[in-house]
Amino acid sequence: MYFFKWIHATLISLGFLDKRAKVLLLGLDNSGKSTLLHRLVTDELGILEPTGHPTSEELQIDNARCTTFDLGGHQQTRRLWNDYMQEVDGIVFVVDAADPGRFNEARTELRALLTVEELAHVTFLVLGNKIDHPNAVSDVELRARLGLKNLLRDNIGLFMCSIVERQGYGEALHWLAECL
Ligand SMILES: Nc1nc2c(ncn2[C@@H]2O[C@H](COP(=O)(O)OP(=O)(O)OP(=O)(O)O)[C@@H](O)[C@H]2O)c(=O)[nH]1
Ligand SMILES: [Mg+2]
Repeated sequence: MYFFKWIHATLISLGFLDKRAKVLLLGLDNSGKSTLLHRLVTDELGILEPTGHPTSEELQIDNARCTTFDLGGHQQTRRLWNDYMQEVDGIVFVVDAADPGRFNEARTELRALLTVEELAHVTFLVLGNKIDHPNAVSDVELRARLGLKNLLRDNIGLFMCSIVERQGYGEALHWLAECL
């Protein structure tokens, strides 16, 4: 059994087989989670309603076949996040970088996720979205405001992006796929 697992892992690492991964899209309401998923699936910029019920899509990111769950970010829907914490491989935590008034709330939610036992070894991709917006802060400021500067954890990466302008998230997702 161990031998077959080893062969399987070797074939994945050589790029002959796809990895399978479960990825959660989390973050406050209005941060851009559904816009990102819609962009990745259809390449279009949809006009989307706030997400009330979780949705799921299959995404191929490099050699990772990801089952991706878009969980709504509204306060009432956030409690559903707990139902999805089992066997997660990656978290994409989207932050509206142009809404400093909500950085504390985002920081609290991110901190809470970082203390979830099941997620201790899970890669976190934090996306500072909406850099096309004039109010968007820099990556240095966002890192500080989210309390990521002194975090003793190496499986967390912050990337800035604009889903509307198709900037930044491609590189970020390559990084995530590499880590999965
Ligand atoms: N300026 C700008 N607006 C964006 C960007 N990405 C998303 N938005 C806008 O942000 C708003 C919220 O986007 P959604 O994708 O619905 O946000 P969400 O995180 O899914 O929100 P919930 O479903 O409520 O949790 C929409 O009006 C989007 O058009 C971006 O890169 N730049
Ligand atoms: Mg949504």
